[in-house]
Amino acid sequence: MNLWQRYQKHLVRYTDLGISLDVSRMTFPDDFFTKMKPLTDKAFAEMKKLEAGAIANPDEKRMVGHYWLRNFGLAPSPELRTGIESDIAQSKAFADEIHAGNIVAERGGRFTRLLIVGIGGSALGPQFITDALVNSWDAPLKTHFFDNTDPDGLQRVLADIGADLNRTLTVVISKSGGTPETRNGMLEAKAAYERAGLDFSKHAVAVTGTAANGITSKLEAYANEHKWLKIFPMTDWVGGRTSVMHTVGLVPMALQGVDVDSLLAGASAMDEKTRSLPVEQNAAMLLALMWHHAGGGKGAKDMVILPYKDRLVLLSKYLQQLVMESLGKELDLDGNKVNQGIAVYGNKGSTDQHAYVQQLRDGVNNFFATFIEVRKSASGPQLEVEPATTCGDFLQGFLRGTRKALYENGRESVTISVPGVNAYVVGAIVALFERAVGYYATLVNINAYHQPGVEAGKKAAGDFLKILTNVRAQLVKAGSATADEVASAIGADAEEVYHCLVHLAANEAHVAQSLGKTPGDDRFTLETHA
Ligand SMILES: O=P(O)(O)OC[C@H]1O[C@H](O)[C@H](O)[C@@H](O)[C@@H]1O
Repeated sequence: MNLWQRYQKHLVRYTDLGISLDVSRMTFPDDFFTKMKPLTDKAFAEMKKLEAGAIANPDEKRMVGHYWLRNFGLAPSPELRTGIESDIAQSKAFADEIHAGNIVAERGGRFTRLLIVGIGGSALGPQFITDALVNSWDAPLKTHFFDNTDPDGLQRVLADIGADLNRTLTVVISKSGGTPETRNGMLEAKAAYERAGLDFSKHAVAVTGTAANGITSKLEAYANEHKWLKIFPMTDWVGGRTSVMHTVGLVPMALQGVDVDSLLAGASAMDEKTRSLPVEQNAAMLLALMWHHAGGGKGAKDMVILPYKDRLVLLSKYLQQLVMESLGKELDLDGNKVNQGIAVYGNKGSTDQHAYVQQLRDGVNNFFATFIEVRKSASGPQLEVEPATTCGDFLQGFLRGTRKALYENGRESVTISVPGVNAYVVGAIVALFERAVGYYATLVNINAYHQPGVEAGKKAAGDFLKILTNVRAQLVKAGSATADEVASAIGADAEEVYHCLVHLAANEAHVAQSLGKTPGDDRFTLETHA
């Protein structure tokens, strides 16, 4: 079979959605689908149970309901259906009130800016949507993000907002309501409002797990106590990385004037296709199978996401969390140590052709590419940069050229084609990858819906902060010391103590570090010590 025939054989075309998936440049054998049939049957069956409300996240004993968010009729109880409907209606109604100037900033005047505080699943979705769908020049609110506890990063954002802080609505998003970075961002925002003589509560909205939904959230308690403008609920059956169509994404989208209904419709339409169509016509199952084929079901190859469209540059970051937090697991569902996962990275074409595509073409063959092709180059007339050739023609040429050049050198790729970048298409793309992740998890027998590994880093960070407090106290007591001296005085690991001392010297004006031959010889002195 020549490539043209292979292309036509393996192309999935959803003509009503305008979206297609081409897996012809993946070199899977002819009997691959037959061999995988027991597993794909199982994946369909597990997905059916999940969508019907089974406890699909076994160790956290939770249902997994993100598919219901765009088709609430599927939710397994009338209460859940009403809740989803009400979240959508309330997000839109609140945005309408803000846009109409019925809810105004403390000193009067319509809100003109939006500061979103969140991290991980509580930031990546809104960030991706904002970059893909919102044009700052015509959005009702200009959007900013606090997505870290980096004080320099926070200051840059605050400087950008500047004197407009008095017209800025801050939305703090955290499902657990206890994520330190988000708490810190909230406190920094609050302090900034106070420095400007403003009452933070009159500019603040929370999106968080609620007691009514069985989640104990410090953020909910705080927002209630301080009478914030509004609290939008999150449920326990939507995971952070699949929450972009929950209140996490709905509230920012509605505030930014994104067509929420269209985005949900796009996701629902993709769900319909990928829920019921047989393997050969099922884009989500095909993607999962291609991931399995590429990495031998062990994640041996990385997924390189290459959207040829600036607006989709954050897709790889968004998918990085969706795929890696879902699939990167130590144990399988039977408790065997499997260390699963697929590494995801990417940026955008054709920009990357001037950066890492050199390695993709010629270097270590440890990846497969996922091209995202946007058929309509731009709205409006385009300049001819060469006779009868536009920038858009160049972009398309680079995409097709790279796909070909990679294939000719034995590097596999899939290509997802969409008509343009709009809310409907973005909803469909998110839904496609969400279901592919769900199917793949069954193919490799893991729980895609928990994230036990994230806790280890959080705990170690907490330990560091405790040691830092002890180190500071010991230095005050001693006046001058080496890492070993402080470590033996407080009973801590010398290297950890050393990093604490270096941090203090870099950040606290009265702590000086004098360099010795080795870090162990460095001496730290409290300059104000008598
Ligand atoms: O929404 P939050 O509870 O603040 O959680 C924010 C993020 O942090 C955690 O560490 C999880 O690994 C993510 O899945 C989650 O999206």
